[in-house]
Amino acid sequence: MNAKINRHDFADRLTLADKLARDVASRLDAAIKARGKATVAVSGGGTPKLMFAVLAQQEIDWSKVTVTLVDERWVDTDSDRSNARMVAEHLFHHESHTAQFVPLFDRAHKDNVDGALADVGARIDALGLPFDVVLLGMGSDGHTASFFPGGDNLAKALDPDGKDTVVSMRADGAGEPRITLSLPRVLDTRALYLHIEGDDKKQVLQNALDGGDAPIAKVLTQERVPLDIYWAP
Ligand SMILES: O=C(O)[C@H](O)[C@@H](O)[C@H](O)[C@H](O)COP(=O)(O)O
Repeated sequence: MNAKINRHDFADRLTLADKLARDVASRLDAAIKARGKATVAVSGGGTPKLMFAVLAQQEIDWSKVTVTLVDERWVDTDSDRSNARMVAEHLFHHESHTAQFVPLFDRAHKDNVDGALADVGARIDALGLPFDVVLLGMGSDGHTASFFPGGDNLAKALDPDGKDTVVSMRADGAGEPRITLSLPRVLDTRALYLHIEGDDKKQVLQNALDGGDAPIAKVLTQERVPLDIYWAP
C-alpha cells in the first residue's frame, strides 16, 4: 500500500454523514478563503444522499462553490438513474442552492456518450484543477467512479499517465453506458474521500487492501494524494 490512508469508522450512518459533511464543508470554506472559490466532484448512487442533506445545510459561501460529478450514467436528467438529478434533489437545498453545477451528461449527444467526451472534458478542464475535494463511493464489485471490473475502457481510465479527462465505460455491472473522470483526474485533488457503508463493502475494501485487484485498489495504492476512508455499518 502506498497511499497515506486515514480510516474513520462510525457507529452509524447519521453520525458519519454529519462528520463527513462538516469535514467537506470545512475544506470548501478554506479553499474559498484561500483562493476565492472551491470545486468539488461528488459521486452518485445511494450512499451520499444522507451526507448531502447535511452538507446542504452548512453555512459556507455556496455561490463560490462549483460542484461536478465523478461519474454519470448516460441518461437524461429526468431519469431516476441520473446522478445529476440525485444531486439536484439531495444536495442543492437550503444554503447550497446558489452553488454552480457542471454536469457530465450532454443532451446534444444523448445517444452516443463517445461523441460528448471532448466537450465534457473541456468543461472539466476549464474548472482549473486540482479539485479541492473529490468524494468517491464504491460498489460491492469493487468499482469506484465508473471503473467497473471488465469495463471496455477500464485500462484507459486507470492509466496513471493517461491524458483523457473523461472516459466512456460500458460494463455488465454498469447498466447503461457511463462517463467517468479518469483516474489521474480523480487523484488531481487537494482532498480525497472514500465513503462506504455496510459490512459487505468493508470486506471488499479489506480484500483490496490485502492485495486484491478490484479497481478500487488503484485508489488505495496511488501516491498522489492522501485518502480518508469513512465507513459505517
Ligand atoms: O454513479 C454511480 O454509480 C457512482 O458514482 C458509483 O461509483 C457509486 O459510488 C457506487 O456504485 C456506489 O453506489 P451506491 O452508493 O449506490 O452503493
